[in-house]
Amino acid sequence: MPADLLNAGTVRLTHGAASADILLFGATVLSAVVGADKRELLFLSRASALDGSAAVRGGIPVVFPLFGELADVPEGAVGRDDVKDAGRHGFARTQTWTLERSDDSDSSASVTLVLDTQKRDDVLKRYPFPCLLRYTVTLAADSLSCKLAVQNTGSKTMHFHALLHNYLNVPVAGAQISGLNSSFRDKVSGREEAAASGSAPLTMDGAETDRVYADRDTVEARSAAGRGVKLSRSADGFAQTVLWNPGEKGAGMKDMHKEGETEFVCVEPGYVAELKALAAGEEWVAEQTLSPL
Ligand SMILES: O=P(O)(O)OC[C@H]1O[C@@H](O)[C@H](O)[C@@H](O)[C@@H]1O
Repeated sequence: MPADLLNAGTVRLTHGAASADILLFGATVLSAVVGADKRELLFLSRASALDGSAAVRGGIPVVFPLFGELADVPEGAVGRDDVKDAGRHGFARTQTWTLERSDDSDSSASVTLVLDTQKRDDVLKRYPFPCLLRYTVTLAADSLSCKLAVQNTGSKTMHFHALLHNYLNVPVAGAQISGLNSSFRDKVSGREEAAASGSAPLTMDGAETDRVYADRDTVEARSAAGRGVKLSRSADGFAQTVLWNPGEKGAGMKDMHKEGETEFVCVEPGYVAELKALAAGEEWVAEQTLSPL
């Protein structure tokens, strides 16, 4: 079977030797093992709750309709009021999604999960804009793709951020990140930083890093040992890239196993520089593909 319901809460996709686990809670991809050498692309904290009591620390949480905190959105920004009660990183990562369908072909296996907020009174109280989120995860021999579609099923324009919070299985010390060459907003210092000259890879040093880049093309993250993960995009929706690692703050995170923060780099495609406006009846689509390097 290409898609098995392992228990009430987790779907396992398999395609040849490749496999991926997706938790219905948050539609969180927990694991993606691909390639001839069966490489795990994702980091998952061993201290993370997986029982629906909290967002998962690792894998690929889905961030929607607010990235970060309301305080990160400038006063007066268009659509700010729409997301005022959405909560940190929004509700999508803490709602249980519904399994809609699974598909199998010669080249891949996929599963589609949906979250229909019209059916969630608790969500509508926090974000009074009925919408249908459809998330398709496709596993191929050498890649994992995640496609997020947001359909405005209400009668007024809605505003949102959306982001896939990839915890890449790339040890942070000495990791080289290429493809992030634009200006960026540094959330640690609160400053806007100019683009670096040239296109040399950025080297991570393990210090806290939290940056929103304007880059929207392919990004590669390689460990000091040279292996890593490539992130590419095939639909237009994701217009920025976030680079995050908590550095020493990781030690204070209850859901992080000891020194877990040294084992990953988050490279997150998103639409987060402003709130996306989506008119009634319209759909917005974004897609990423992760593959081993
Ligand atoms: O701890 P959370 O809510 O999962 O957020 C983790 C991080 O997620 C990143 O995407 C943000 O840029 C950071 O600011 C944030 O700290």
